[in-house]
Amino acid sequence: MATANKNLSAYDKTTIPNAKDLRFGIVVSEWNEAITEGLYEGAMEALLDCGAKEENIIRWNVPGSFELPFGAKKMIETKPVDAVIAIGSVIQGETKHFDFVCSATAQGIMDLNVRTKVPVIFCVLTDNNMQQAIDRSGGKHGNKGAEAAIAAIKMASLG
Ligand SMILES: Nc1c(NC[C@H](O)[C@H](O)[C@H](O)CO)[nH]c(=O)[nH]c1=O
Ligand SMILES: CC(=O)[C@@H](O)COP(=O)(O)O
Repeated sequence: MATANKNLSAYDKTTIPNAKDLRFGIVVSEWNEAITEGLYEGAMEALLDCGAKEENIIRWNVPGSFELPFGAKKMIETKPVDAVIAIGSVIQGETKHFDFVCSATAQGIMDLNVRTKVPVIFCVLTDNNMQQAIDRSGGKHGNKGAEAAIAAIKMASLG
């Protein structure tokens, strides 16, 4: 199902564990800052709405999405977090650089999920243009940050 057919901010709280005892890390890419800040706000709003405490949420910034895997790894190694949300916005430019950044970031985050005991949520928009990014970070398709927050709560509560 394409995002166009699903609002990214929609969730049913009755199906989500209470996050009051969970600790979250959020690593935020500084590239396309207007978009990543919107994703961060969406994630925070959903985490708090589902019971998370602000004092249990740690935020770090990294330069770009390519650095998200390292930032998430370092956070897992040094901070007592139950889940990490990796936030980025990659927008197609004139060259193939977009392809390399997207695939490396996705693979790096997947590797962390396989190799560590802490779930890392892929909250990285990979858009053809700025309007698509706007639409998915609080615009007409909702906010992928909210979607990522719900995924983080569910994954941290597994088992
Ligand atoms: N063009 C975008 C980038 N590029 C930067 C890389 O992520 C990386 O920081 C750099 O190559 C140094 O290692 N990053 C994004 O997050 N979004 C983009 O659109
Ligand atoms: C995703 C990118 O790295 C891209 O925005 C950079 O732009 P360009 O491909 O025009 O160098």
